[in-house]
Amino acid sequence: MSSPSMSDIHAFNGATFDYIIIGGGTAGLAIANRLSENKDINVGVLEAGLLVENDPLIDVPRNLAMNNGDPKYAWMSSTSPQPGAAGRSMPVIRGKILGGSSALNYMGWSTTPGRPVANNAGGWDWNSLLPFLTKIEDVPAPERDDIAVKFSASSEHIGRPGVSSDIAVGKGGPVKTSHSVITTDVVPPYVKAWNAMDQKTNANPFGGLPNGLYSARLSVDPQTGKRITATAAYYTPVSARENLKVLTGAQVTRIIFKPDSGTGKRVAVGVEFSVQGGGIYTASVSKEVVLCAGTIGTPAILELSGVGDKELLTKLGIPCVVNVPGVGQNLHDHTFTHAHFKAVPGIRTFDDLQKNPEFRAAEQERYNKTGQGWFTGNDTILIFSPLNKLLDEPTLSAKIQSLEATLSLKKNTSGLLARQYEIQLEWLKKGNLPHLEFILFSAGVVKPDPEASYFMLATGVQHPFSRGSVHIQSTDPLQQPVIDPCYLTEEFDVFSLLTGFRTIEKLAQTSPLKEIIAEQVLPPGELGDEELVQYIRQSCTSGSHYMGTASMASLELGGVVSPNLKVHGTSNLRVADASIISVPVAAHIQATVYAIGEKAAALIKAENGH
Ligand SMILES: Cc1cc2nc3c(=O)[nH]c(=O)nc-3n(C[C@H](O)[C@H](O)[C@H](O)COP(=O)(O)OP(=O)(O)OC[C@H]3O[C@@H](n4cnc5c(N)ncnc54)[C@H](O)[C@@H]3O)c2cc1C
Repeated sequence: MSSPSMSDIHAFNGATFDYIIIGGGTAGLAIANRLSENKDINVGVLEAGLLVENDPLIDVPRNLAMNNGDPKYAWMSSTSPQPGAAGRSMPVIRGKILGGSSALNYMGWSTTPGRPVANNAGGWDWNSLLPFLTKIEDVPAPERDDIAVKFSASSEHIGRPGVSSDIAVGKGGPVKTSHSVITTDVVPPYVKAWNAMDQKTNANPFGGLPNGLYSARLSVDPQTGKRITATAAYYTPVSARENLKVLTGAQVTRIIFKPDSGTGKRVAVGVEFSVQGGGIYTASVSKEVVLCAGTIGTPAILELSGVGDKELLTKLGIPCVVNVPGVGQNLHDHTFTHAHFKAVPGIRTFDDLQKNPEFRAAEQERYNKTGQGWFTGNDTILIFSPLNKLLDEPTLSAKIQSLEATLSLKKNTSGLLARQYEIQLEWLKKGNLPHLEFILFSAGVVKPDPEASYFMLATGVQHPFSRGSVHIQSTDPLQQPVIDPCYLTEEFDVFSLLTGFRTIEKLAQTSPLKEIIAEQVLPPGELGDEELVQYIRQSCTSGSHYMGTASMASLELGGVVSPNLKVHGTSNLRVADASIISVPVAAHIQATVYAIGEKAAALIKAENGH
């Protein structure tokens, strides 16, 4: 046991906590930290994964993705076969480790664009989240190393009128962030080609509108060069607290409720958990249970506990404790397609770390000694664009009209979905929010020639119309739920990716980027629309930004939690993680999830008077 707060089964089993947090991930650890600031409050955290420390597959930024398919760090889950993605069953990457997905993600740090994370729910608009977004982060010198600004002829503050970059940037928060100072040879021509295609450099991307080109920060400590996980930011610094207990390797199997005769609501009184797949144990709670098991884990625990769609629960033989039909519905994610390029000789990309052993050895030594250099590097140039910047007006209007017709024909559209479609259609028509994101990966994913350097250009739908679900398939809590994101089942999402791909093709023909491209290796050659759609379906990937399965909206509309994060029909069970985000967010979502955690802790403290 590495610190006083690391608990063992004997200390946890049968104990009573003021608060039990299920899931020691991105949001869960932020909440555990804030609630245990008051030493009179006992907080217990149950995490299915283990504490992994001093591990290069987590700490070293350039090792990104190397831990994604390893059960030491990840739940080894996958989707059900996806008809919209050529029938493929696709990996679902999510952390099973203390720190959750913050220990597996690509470290990109971009904040919520200026709109609510839920259907205009009170208290969850951009202005309300901003104090929490800035509370989380530490930004040493926001613009000093901004490579987007450095390589652009000019930059503009495109954010909300009146919001300066200083207001939207935090100082002294637990998550240290930094700009990647390493630039591959692809970055300068890439930035310039986008500028030439009229995507302006946005010098204020954190000011509520990320449109244009900008350099995201990374959740990487600029001094040590190490990734900052939720564990590093929120747990390690307070691990000596006596009133904080963390049990790892403990998978929660059920929340235990009793009826509250006064309100008719259900009261959470404890949780059951299984340790390393072994026996079932229990812990009790006197104040609240906070469910932070992520977009896949949270609905599964709710259903196992009898909170969900009564019909589904009855079929599985689970007594329905509270009928909340929206549990597990409304799953959405950013879906990406990619084009792969071979660079002309002499262009240095991250492939050089693989193909040049001397360079690798020198950089490894530099990183080990100083925490600087190519092992801290990552691609951070992002472009967020509304569709009306990429398409002519008649084409877009005709597509939106046919989308509207399709959506209104849908017979089974629930209240929540109908409301979201209304909101998303409004965004499309107004054309001021980003619909597509473009990302550069300066390393080969497809590398036919081991001596050459490659790069990949990706585009992803930010406000998809496709919606899926996560539901348990049996009463066995250790069996993975059925994860069905229904990728690309709405034709408009396919059209969006097609538009993004055609934009990438234009970019690749634009100077100075075109001068560094030797050839497009995948898909090979020019494809007609039909063939390209086939390619997109066969090769699209998840953005690993799963959201929405415990959406914030009223029960009547099909939501799961209210704006104070309480699960409908319960008096002391809250959800605080990515699952509450009801409408897709056009951003990489870790900062938003941390902010949800911070805001949840503030709400809980305020309501309970501590
Ligand atoms: C590969 C990848 C790349 C990404 N890249 C980026 C990026 O570059 N930038 C960005 O902003 N975002 C990125 N994201 C997204 C972001 O990291 C996640 O959306 C965010 O971390 C989710 O936080 P969470 O608190 O909702 O869930 P998590 O952090 O996943 O936490 C959930 C925790 O609950 C635990 N748990 C689940 N079920 C149980 C149970 N029954 N009992 C006990 N514990 C349980 C899990 O083990 C986990 O630790 C990426 C995600 C992935 C997976």
